[in-house]
Amino acid sequence: MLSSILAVFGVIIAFFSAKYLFVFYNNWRKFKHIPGFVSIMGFLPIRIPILAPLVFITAGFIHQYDDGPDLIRSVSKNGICKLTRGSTTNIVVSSAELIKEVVVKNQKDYPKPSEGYKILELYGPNIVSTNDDVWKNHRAIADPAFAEKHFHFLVADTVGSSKLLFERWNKEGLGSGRLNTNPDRDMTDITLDVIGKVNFGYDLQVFNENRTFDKNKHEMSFFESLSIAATYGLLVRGRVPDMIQPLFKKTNLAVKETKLYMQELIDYRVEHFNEARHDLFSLLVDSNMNQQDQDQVRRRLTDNELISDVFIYLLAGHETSTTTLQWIIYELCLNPHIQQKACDEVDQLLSNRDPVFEDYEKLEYLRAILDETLRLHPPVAMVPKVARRDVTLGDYQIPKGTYIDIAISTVQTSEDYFEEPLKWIPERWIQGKKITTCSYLPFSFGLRRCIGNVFSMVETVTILAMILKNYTFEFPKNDPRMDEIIRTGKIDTYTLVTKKPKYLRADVVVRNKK
Ligand code: HEM
Repeated sequence: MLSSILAVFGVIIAFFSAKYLFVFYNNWRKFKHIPGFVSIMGFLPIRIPILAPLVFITAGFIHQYDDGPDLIRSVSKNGICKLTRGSTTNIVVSSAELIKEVVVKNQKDYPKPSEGYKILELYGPNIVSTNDDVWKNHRAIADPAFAEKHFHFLVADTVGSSKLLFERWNKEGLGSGRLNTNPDRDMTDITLDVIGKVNFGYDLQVFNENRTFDKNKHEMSFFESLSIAATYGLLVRGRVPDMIQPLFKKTNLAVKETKLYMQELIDYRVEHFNEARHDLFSLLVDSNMNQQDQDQVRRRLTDNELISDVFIYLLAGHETSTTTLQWIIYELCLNPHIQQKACDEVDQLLSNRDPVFEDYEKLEYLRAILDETLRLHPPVAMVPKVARRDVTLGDYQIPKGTYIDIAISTVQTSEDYFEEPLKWIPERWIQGKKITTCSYLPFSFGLRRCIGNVFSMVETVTILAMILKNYTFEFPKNDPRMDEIIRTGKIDTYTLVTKKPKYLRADVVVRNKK
């Protein structure tokens, strides 16, 4: 009896193994003319140390490895290589010329692979997850909300949130000396505070531990519900089978509550249409109300679509800016002479006043620090596309349906476009220096470029100016983990959404201005 069960089991395993090998063989055969990596296993979520780089994992991961760009360059020919794993092959594009072809010149042939973005549809299809006419409608309604004329308010809110951070530091004992801080916590909180005010026109009370809310209407604060919805909410709704989802009671409640809060904001805006408000959500509702339904494609967005878009602005805008600020702090600690130059620029321009929007253009050195950080530590290391039809890329024929990785971190650290590409040198961005189109694209390029590009740069430069006006950052003394980082000049990283420093601590030191 046992032997029959084992035999049946053996036949089943043999059948599926043969099927898998057949699928793998077909996949390999289609792309065998392209140089790159081949791995029979395509499903392991981790990297195997000794076998790497022979055994590759899911394609996205290679772009996040510290040595990923070098590995890609080592096998690429004229800016192209492949990652064949199991049943799929990704084509990795890493030369500025070919990237331009995909994201600008022939962008219609390379839409986003929508199924990969399903996880971001917690509240339904949105500006990030859709393609073609549906996306165009979302974008047309969003564009006016991101117009530069609204950024005065962004700067004012960012100044306010910076002051709340300084209050926290003082409460924690900064006084007129120094304080050991965790930039991950602080930068996450300040950008969340900003996005709450700028996105929703709502004070999320990030820096207030006793958050209040209307208990007649809600079961948790907006801050709590958003924090859960934007993390566990996405995972549970996007990855857990429908049948099991009801078990995640608190997560489900948070998803529901977040939507309720957002619906209230829409209702309020529609009722008070004439009230001057400048948060993204209100601007989006205004832009939507001004949109005339012309046909099936150009029409007003539904409340659900608006909610889904604004939730995406929160996700896309918050995590990326937080990560960028952490890398800036790390680089400033490593390069005190650059930090000093940045402080000098801030002192000269601002003296004792707070920054306003017009200062953004004038803070050239701070912008150079930001540009250089986005080059060496791009929060989005790779942008995925898919070939809509059979295409020719460089010297190669690529079949319809193939995934194309735009290797941002690789092109941005290539000697073909940047001198000493692995060094952090803000000076390379100072006026007059030119870069090749698509050799630098932290916000992507073409029609699908980031809509929050200027928004995030204005926000980051303002936070930086506010901090450096008052404080500098230094590596802490007597922290063995940081000592090792200072000694080697290398910091471990980890990636959940963006690639962040794994363990970063910095002392905030009150500036002693003469
Ligand atoms: C340092 C900060 C940021 C970086 C590096 C960044 C990077 C990017 C990149 C690379 C894309 C293209 C993604 C793709 O095609 O899959 C993108 C798209 C997008 N980003 Fe950002 N982003 C940042 C900040 C922001 C902010 C502050 C917002 C909103 C407040 C935002 C909203 C969006 C949206 C809505 C899209 C989709 C645009 C479309 O497809 O039409 N991002 N971003």
